[in-house]
Amino acid sequence: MGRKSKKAAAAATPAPTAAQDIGALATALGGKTVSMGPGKVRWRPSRISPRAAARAEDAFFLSLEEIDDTGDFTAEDLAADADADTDAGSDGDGTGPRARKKSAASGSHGGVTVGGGDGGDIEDVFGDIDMSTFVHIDEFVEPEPEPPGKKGGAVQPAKRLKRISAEESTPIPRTYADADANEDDEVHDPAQEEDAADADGHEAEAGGSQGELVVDPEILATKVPASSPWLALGLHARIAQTLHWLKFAEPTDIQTQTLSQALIHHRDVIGAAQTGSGKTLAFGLPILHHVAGALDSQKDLGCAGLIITPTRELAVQITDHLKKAGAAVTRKIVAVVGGMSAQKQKRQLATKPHIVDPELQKSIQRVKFLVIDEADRMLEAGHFKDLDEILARISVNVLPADEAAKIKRRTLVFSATMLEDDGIKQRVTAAKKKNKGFGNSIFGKLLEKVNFRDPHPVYINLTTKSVMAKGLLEAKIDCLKTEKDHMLYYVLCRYPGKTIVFVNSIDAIRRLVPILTLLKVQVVGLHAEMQQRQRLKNLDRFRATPNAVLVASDVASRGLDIPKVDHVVHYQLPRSADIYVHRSGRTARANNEGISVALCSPDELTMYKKVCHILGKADGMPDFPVDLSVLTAIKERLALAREVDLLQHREKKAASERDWFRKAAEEADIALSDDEEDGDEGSGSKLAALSAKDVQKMHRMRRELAALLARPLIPKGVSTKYLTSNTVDSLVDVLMASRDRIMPAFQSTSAIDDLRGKLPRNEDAGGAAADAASAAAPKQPKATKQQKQQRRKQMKQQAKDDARGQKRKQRPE
Ligand SMILES: Nc1ncnc2c1ncn2[C@@H]1O[C@H](COP(=O)(O)OP(=O)(O)OP(=O)(O)O)[C@@H](O)[C@H]1O
Repeated sequence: MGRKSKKAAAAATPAPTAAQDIGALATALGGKTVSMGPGKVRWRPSRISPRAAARAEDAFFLSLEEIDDTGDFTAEDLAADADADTDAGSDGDGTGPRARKKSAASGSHGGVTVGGGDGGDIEDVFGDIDMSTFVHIDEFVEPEPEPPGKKGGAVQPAKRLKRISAEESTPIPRTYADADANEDDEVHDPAQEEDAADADGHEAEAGGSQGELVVDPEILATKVPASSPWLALGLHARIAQTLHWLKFAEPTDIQTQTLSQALIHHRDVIGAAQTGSGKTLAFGLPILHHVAGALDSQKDLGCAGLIITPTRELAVQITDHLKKAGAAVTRKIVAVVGGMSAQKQKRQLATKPHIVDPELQKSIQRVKFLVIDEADRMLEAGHFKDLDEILARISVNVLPADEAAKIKRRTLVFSATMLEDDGIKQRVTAAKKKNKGFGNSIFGKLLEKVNFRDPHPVYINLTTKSVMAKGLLEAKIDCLKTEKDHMLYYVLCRYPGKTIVFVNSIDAIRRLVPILTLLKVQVVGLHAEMQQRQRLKNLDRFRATPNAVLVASDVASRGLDIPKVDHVVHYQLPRSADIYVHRSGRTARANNEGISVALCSPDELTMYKKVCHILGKADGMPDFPVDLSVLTAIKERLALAREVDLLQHREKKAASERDWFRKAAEEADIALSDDEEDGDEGSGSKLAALSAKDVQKMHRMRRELAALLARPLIPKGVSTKYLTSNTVDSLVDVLMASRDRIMPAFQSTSAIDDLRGKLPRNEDAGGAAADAASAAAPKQPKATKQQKQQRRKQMKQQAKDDARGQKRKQRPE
């Protein structure tokens, strides 16, 4: 049947039972009141159209987005709800079996009333409904913790249930847009329904043995050249087609080598390759290939692969990446991570996904592929304490021998930093020769723990020449500890671009983010103590905002693949060379260029030398060009921003402490004096608010800062005093035309160009490009002899102070 006639037929077909069922449920639930937690909520009928419901076949979408808090809750309400519910179960006006079942099962709960007075769960709400034909709830918006300063500290009832989408096992989405809508949004777009009808036409071609999977027509229309290197590696044709559709015309080196070992020779692989070199697909494609083959031959798959990653963000990212590459094979790839709804994850696991990316997930015993990503990190003492347990649980040794023999598990262990230091290569070779164990190093232990089935796992190491990505330029800025903020702000202003700033402590993130925000930098933070939801949200914001800055702890140093990160700044040097490699690897990914700048203070010199030594940088790193002439202006801004931040912080802290105090006093039935209530400064209370003088000061400084930020950063010696004078028309034009650029007095060269301009000519590494860039780069004003001497003196003094500080810390109290 042609596409048009199919559409016409679809339009003419009366809505199937699902639509009626929707009507039933909407009637049953619409306007119902349920108790959740200490309060009660009311939800509204579904706003879904019957047409959309018809399309959804045996699944349907019920939007519970808006749920009203209905205030107090009485026993009469309960009874009324129970009655109404029973009514809804009648077969009258379009009500169907689900509503009947719900009503019948509601029993003593009084219809949909669940959870009692102390904390219901959405699962309980739907516990009585036939879940097999119903929906699964994607996300239950948990109540935010009560903000300080709000009356009453008790946890409020959940007021919003966010999304409900089709059950995982129900029809595979018609299009990818549809798929995303299912996952991310409750709005059902008619345009998507049209797409859905289009995609229908291809279902038979694409579905294969899965029957249900509908592949994007664009993938199906993608031509794969007979000479495709993917096909030459024996990769399943549908995956090869998807990769060409993704514009991955050929595999990267690590992919070629891993696929040839894993697909052709069926070997276990230990792989090391530079950051951003495509390791995810190197270990992911063998799993997808296996899934595709099994589905073709209608084999029961179970859970095909388990990929263990050190961070939640990485698990989510790998899932997305493999979902894209496996779009023509399966969508049953799920991330199981901490900090998210355990219920949802349980439900997803119950759908028997083909691939799982857990952070800490247990009991997936019969996986065909086991992958340990960022393996060296996993091994770090005390970091991943559940790894042992997971490995023990999934070890085939715990299964009966005949079953264990059937599981021909492939094990793939990857990282960018399996540095030669570990002597892994020698150990694997030695083990090969003597058929011995892997020795006693940490790495050796991992290899033994992992229980490779292959007695001789293949070691692919593409980091022998350089562990750093090809397009990465590295540099350092020598500065005092107290100057790091200035240097950071200089880099951010002078070279706008997507930048990740790595710091060594969460406190540093908490300090830098508000200050940079006051300085109007588009900045977000990321660290392990943030709520998971906030972590993912901040990452999304960083991804979506041009020239955004992410200030992150090392939770972001490994694996994160954020396109177009221009710069990485090491605000502090990391504590080991491998972290330096991973941090720097967030830029210059997939053969792109990028720059990594380390801010290096005197107390970090030892670490700096160690990093250079391990990474074979005999000459150290080049100096990043900094024009010191703008430092005065930068210092002025930062000083103001810090003071404003300090006052703001004091004000906030005092307000939240006062609230806490007030609440505690209320609970203990203690009367507070007026002074204590108001937190008057004169009261001498620790909870004192800012004095009137301080408030005035804060406002004044905010205004000053705003005025400074409205002006461009001008190098010392360039005056803006006479900008309106006719005599400097051209300068005015330059400045005004580039009001958006913060440093108009500089040419807009990139950090890479400027650094290349400084680097000695290197014939092998794009010497001609460096020469050209050098010619184009602006001449940076040189520091005078006197300035240099003064700086050296300052740095020596700082080094002495730091050493003294260290000694003092080490002395026993
Ligand atoms: N064959 C390919 N052709 C083009 N781009 C590719 C190919 N394979 C992967 N990529 C892209 O390269 C980028 C980096 O891939 P990936 O995240 O797998 O790197 P990685 O080696 O795992 O890095 P890290 O060590 O930092 O974890 C991704 O954006 C991915 O889409």
